[in-house]
This record gives sequence, structure tokens and C-alpha cells, in this order.
Amino acid sequence: MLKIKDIGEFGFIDSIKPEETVEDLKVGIGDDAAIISPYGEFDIVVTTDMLVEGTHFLADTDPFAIGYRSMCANLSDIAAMGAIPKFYFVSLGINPERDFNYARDIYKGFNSLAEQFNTHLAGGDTVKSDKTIISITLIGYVEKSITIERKGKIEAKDLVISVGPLGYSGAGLEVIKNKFDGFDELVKVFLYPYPQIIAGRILGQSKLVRVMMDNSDGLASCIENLVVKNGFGAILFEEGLFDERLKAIAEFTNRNYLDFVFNGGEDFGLVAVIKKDGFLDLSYFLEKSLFNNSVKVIGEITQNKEIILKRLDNSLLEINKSGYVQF
Ligand SMILES: Nc1ncnc2c1ncn2[C@@H]1O[C@H](COP(=O)(O)OP(=O)(O)OP(=O)(O)O)[C@@H](O)[C@H]1O
Ligand SMILES: Cc1ncc(C[n+]2csc(CCOP(=O)(O)O)c2C)c(N)n1
Ligand SMILES: [Mg+2]
Repeated sequence: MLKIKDIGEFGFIDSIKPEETVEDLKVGIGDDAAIISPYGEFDIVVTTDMLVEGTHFLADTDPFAIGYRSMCANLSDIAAMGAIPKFYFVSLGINPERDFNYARDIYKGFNSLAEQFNTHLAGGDTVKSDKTIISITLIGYVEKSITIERKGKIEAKDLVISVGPLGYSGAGLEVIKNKFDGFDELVKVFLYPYPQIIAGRILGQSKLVRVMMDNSDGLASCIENLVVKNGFGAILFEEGLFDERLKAIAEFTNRNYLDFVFNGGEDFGLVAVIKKDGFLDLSYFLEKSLFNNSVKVIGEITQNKEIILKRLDNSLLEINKSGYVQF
């Protein structure tokens, strides 16, 4: 018997992907969100993400944070398309024995983040479930002239950039699980991540972005999708990835800090391959426009398909490309 885990998450998605193109579906399965292209000036961007107790959050996580990070997971996919979020639908699986305040606080969490981006609840579904399950569908708009995909033409010497933290969420989860003291910045990214909607809009309008995605599955998956699948390789600079706090948590938990960066995921930042010419001005504008969010050049595109990490001591290390593995 062939089990689902034998083909893996992405093998499964490939197996259900329709072959034929459909009218008005500009971008279908395979990207952060789908783009539906009706008449008029704007495309409609649709994304859906499900979060499950035990898989995405611990049973004792504050319900407000559960709602907040569920909303972020969805907003982040809209950000990756350079789009403006607008309406959301929530399907909730909930145990009827739960305190009413628990469910209410999940919705307060949704709304607290959604309202910062003018995004409104427009419907959903409720079912009985032992474990809490949250599925959000988020709909946004984007100008027809802005279509940012994972698949696209990139060139040697293009830059690989990252917006937002890298590896903090995975390390933050370790802080919570191991009850380490301090490291509030890491825990904050796990519980209350920030969706890069503003950066997505600026990058989208800049016309410098060749391909982009969010880093919900970690940097390795971004590099695989944006670089390798587009026929190139990259040299990544450890200088842009290194972080003392990650290193400390890695030491406490007997791991390499790069494991959080490459395979951690759920930081909900953006990773893009971008044209070199004009990037300096853009990065200045981005830094000025984004509150407390770092924009970093983390690598450069190369002709051969290898992914090489240039370590702090200038030695070179080949990176494998797994990303966060669900099953
Ligand atoms: N069960 C499914 N049925 C149909 N399409 C799916 C299914 N699961 C995923 N997809 C599609 O496959 C593509 C990749 O999905 P995936 O969940 O890996 O990306 P994502 O939502 O950007 O990442 P993340 O879930 O980590 O935020 C998307 O186009 C998504 O709509
Ligand atoms: C309790 C607990 N254990 C592990 C993790 C880490 N985690 C779960 S799914 C995922 C990738 C994105 O998933 P998806 O593709 O479904 O969006 C990551 C990094 C967590 N958040 N909570
Ligand atoms: Mg998904």
C-alpha cells in the first residue's frame, strides 16, 4: 500500500494538480496564492492555509496567539504575491466542551492582525472536532500589471534578498518547549509573527522582483523553488544569516543554528530574487518604510545549480534543499 507519507506533502500536491490551464485562472496550484483574472484593472488573489493543534501550535497555546499566527500565515501568502488583502473566511473545527472565551479569543487574534491591514471577516464554517483546526481563506486584490510568481526567469548575478527574520520562529518554539528564560524576540516571532504586506507591495511595484515567495517552510524551500527550479544555483552569504540568539538556542538544543534558518519555517518573511541594478535605492526605501524589519541581501545567483554557503571564515559549504518536512 502506498501511504501518503511515502509520496510526501509536495508529491501529494503534484498528484492532484490538474494538467490543463483554465480560462481566467492566471496562476493555479504551485504558488503562494492563486490569481483569478476577471475583466477590469485588478486580479483577485486567493490563498488558504489550515492550522492544526499539535502540528502548528501546542494545545496550551494562548488562543489569541493561535488566531494571530493563523491570520499571519494567510496574510503572508498574499504579501508574497505583492497583493492587498481584503476579506477572509474561517472554517473552524472546535471541541464543544471548550470555554466560549477560547473560541472568542481566537477570533480576537484574527481580527487584531487583520484590522491592521484593513481585512474583514466575510464568512466561514463551524464543525465539531476533538482538536482545534483553523482554516482561513483570504482574498485580496492586485493590479493586473503586478504578477509575482515562484516560477520565472532569473539571471546569474541577480540578488537573493530576505525581508524579516529567518529562523526565529523555529528557535522560538524551542524556547517555549524547553521553557528557556529570555529570548523574547524569538518567542514573539513564533507567537505573533508579522506579515510582510507592506514590503510585498513595495517590492511588487518596484518591478525589480523576478520571483518571490514567503518563507513559511524555511529558506531551503525558498531556494529550491526560486533558484533551483528556475534553472540556476546560488551562493549564499552566512554573514546575512548569522544570529547570536539562534546560535545560543542551537547550542542549548544540540543543533546547528543554520537548521533553524534553512528548515525552521513559519517566520513569514519574504524571499525574492531581484535585479541588481536599482536595488540599492529600493533597499533604502524599504528600510525607511518598514517598521523594525530587516531587509538583507543573503545571496547571489550563479550559473551552476549548486547551492553554496559562504561561511563567516570564507570556507564554502554545499547546502541540501529539504525545507520543513511535514510528512
Ligand atoms: N490539498 C490540496 N489541494 C489542492 N491544492 C493544494 C493542496 N495543498 C496545497 N495545494 C496548493 O499547492 C501549492 C503549494 O501549497 P503549499 O501549502 O506548499 O504553499 P503555501 O500555502 O504557500 O505554504 P504554507 O502552507 O507553508 O504557507 C499552492 O498552490 C496550494 O494552493
Ligand atoms: C507544535 C508545533 N510543532 C512544529 C511546528 C513547526 N511547523 C509546523 S508546520 C510548519 C511549516 C509550515 O506548515 P504549512 O505548510 O502547513 O503552512 C512548521 C515550521 C509548529 N508550529 N508547532
Ligand atoms: Mg499551504
